[in-house]
Amino acid sequence: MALFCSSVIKRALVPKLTRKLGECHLHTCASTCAAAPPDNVRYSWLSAAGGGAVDLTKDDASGLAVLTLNNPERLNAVTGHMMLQLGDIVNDLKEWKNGKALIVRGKGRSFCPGADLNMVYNMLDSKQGREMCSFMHRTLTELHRLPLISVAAIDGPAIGGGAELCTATDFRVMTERADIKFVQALLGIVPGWGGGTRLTRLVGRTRALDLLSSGRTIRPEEAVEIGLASWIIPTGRDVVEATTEWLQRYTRGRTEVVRAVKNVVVAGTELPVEEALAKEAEQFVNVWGGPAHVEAILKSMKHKK
Ligand SMILES: CCCC(=O)SCCNC(=O)CCNC(=O)[C@H](O)C(C)(C)COP(=O)(O)OP(=O)(O)OC[C@H]1O[C@@H](n2cnc3c(N)ncnc32)[C@H](O)[C@@H]1OP(=O)(O)O
Repeated sequence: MALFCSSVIKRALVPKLTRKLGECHLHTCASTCAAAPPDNVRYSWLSAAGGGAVDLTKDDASGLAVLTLNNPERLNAVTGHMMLQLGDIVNDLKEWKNGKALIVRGKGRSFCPGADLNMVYNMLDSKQGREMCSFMHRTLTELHRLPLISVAAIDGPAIGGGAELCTATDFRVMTERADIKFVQALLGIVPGWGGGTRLTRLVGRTRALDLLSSGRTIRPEEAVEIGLASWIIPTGRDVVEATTEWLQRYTRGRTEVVRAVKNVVVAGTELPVEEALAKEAEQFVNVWGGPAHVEAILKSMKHKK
């Protein structure tokens, strides 16, 4: 694997690493990282790590939004500035009542090779590590919970934090040139953006341990086989167009029904059973007798093959 480390970065990194070796910050980090920060915390120091952008287009008519990681010179590595933008975009999508679906993609030949290493090597301080981890935890957890059917369209490498990001959507579709690698352990860390937890739930304990401990490459065929990805995009297709078409099997219904289904699944996976059942009942009542329900009854819809 081209585990990347340019000479510039090595020069910046070595003195910092040497300084860090005598210090143990693992315990404070491990005991506090899991706690999400309060909603209003934005960690303004992240904005100093500039470059790149996260773009969002929303189409009210179709209910489809496309989120693009736009930092192609660094293969869409996520800078601090992009983390803050991603947080704002997730907040915006939470309020988008016409939304049904979200495609997350990277610009150009890559999905995302994780955090911007130029930034990472300048923030080996445990406080900053904890804050970055908390911010991304919260943002990706909220992305995962959005009442939209979300899919990561992976066309190139999804590495480190990029692999974690792609577990924050409901589905993953991949082109033949895509791969996913959880390289964190090879870098002396573990997933910190919630991707370890999500991966374990997606593929099970043994497979997650294999993938997270080895940092090995997951090719599209294997990703489909283990249930990590749902579809391989045929070569030559436009990725967003093909993914939009693929998504239609889930989004052709009315907005309120698509969103209610997602809410039921989020509750079913994240809440204790009694609360999940109550949430399901609430969603049922919301759509019962609604336009989609009445229309289906009037059509005497049958469900033969
Ligand atoms: C805190 C959360 C945990 C993390 O996410 S830590 C980050 C983990 N990610 C990595 O270690 C991935 C490092 N990158 C690589 O292994 C390779 O670049 C990769 C993705 C396999 C692609 O290899 P190639 O196709 O050969 O392309 P390349 O290496 O020449 O890269 C093209 C330009 O992109 C840059 N780049 C790639 N990954 C980056 C990153 N994470 N942060 C900052 N810059 C990054 C790379 O430096 C190069 O830029 P330049 O042309 O040298 O100016």
